[in-house]
Amino acid sequence: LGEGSKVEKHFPSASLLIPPLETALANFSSGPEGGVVQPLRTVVPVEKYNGFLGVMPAYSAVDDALTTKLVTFYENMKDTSVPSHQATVFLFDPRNGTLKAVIDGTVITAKRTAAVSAIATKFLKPAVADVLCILGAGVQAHSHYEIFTELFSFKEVKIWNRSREKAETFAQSVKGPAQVCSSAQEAVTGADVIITVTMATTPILFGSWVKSGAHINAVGASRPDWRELDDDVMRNSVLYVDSREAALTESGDVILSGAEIFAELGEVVKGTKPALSEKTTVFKSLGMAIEDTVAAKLVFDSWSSSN
Ligand SMILES: NC(=O)C1=CN([C@@H]2O[C@H](COP(=O)(O)OP(=O)(O)OC[C@H]3O[C@@H](n4cnc5c(N)ncnc54)[C@H](OP(=O)(O)O)[C@@H]3O)[C@@H](O)[C@H]2O)C=CC1
Repeated sequence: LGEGSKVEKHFPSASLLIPPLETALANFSSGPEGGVVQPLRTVVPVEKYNGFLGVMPAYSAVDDALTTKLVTFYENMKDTSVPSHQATVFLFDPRNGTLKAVIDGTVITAKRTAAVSAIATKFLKPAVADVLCILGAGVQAHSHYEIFTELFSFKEVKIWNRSREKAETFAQSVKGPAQVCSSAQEAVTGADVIITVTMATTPILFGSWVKSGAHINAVGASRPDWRELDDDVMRNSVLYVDSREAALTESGDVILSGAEIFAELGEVVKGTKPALSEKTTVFKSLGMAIEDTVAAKLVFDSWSSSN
């Protein structure tokens, strides 16, 4: 399963992926009795080339699945054919430690991240959510567009990207609605759900633009000194995260704004913390190894049953 096209072929539909992902999020937020073992990822900066190598291991007792993902992300890939994020997932037999599969992790990373944002949105979006805004037009923008237009009924989708040309290519490539905006402010104005999926290191989303009661999925800015959201958004929204520990270690938006974390998404899924969907909400996603474990196992099971 070393090729993205094979993973694409065996990747589960949203209806097959979301229930086990929700279970994994809930189990992660249940502490040791949840049966999820997931240490904080190790990140090795490669300063000379503006790159990073991340190592993301996890075990899920419920899924009986053991994986580690190796992921690299490089900032300056804009004018090359090399994707900014490249990943491989290693799936082990948890009974004896034998390596069972090496799986392309790029498709898994793109799709599982979007699926988790969709879960957050299901709980946290306002009752009426007609307008979706996506800031960014890369790999994650595509995977988010795909699942969000499949699962929700947005009447309008507004896209902004740093380079307008790429936003236009994006709008032409998708099957549903997509309106390219000239500025991030124009795209955000009036949006009920906002997704930030950029490699920005300074804020691109400002609180003064955001409609009261909107829900924001903040997916980029995965380093402690990187930002996508300004202090105004962070401090005046109810803040949900995938992992408190990761958010307080890795997220510049959380650390530098000093915003208080209200809950982990898994606590909302379990019902131990409320989804305050009538308020303006932010889901700060950093991505968790357990999400890769769940997705990789489903891909492997589908591939095994067809071979
Ligand atoms: N939370 C999670 O689980 C995960 C998060 N991510 C994060 O999501 C983000 C997007 O990843 P991905 O789609 O794979 O990356 P891509 O390289 O495919 O796309 C990057 C996007 O960011 C834009 N961009 C780059 N630099 C800036 C900047 N300084 N200001 C504004 N926009 C900028 C690019 O615009 P342009 O076209 O002009 O270059 C492009 O739209 C990254 O931050 C990544 O780390 C990724 C995987 C998992």
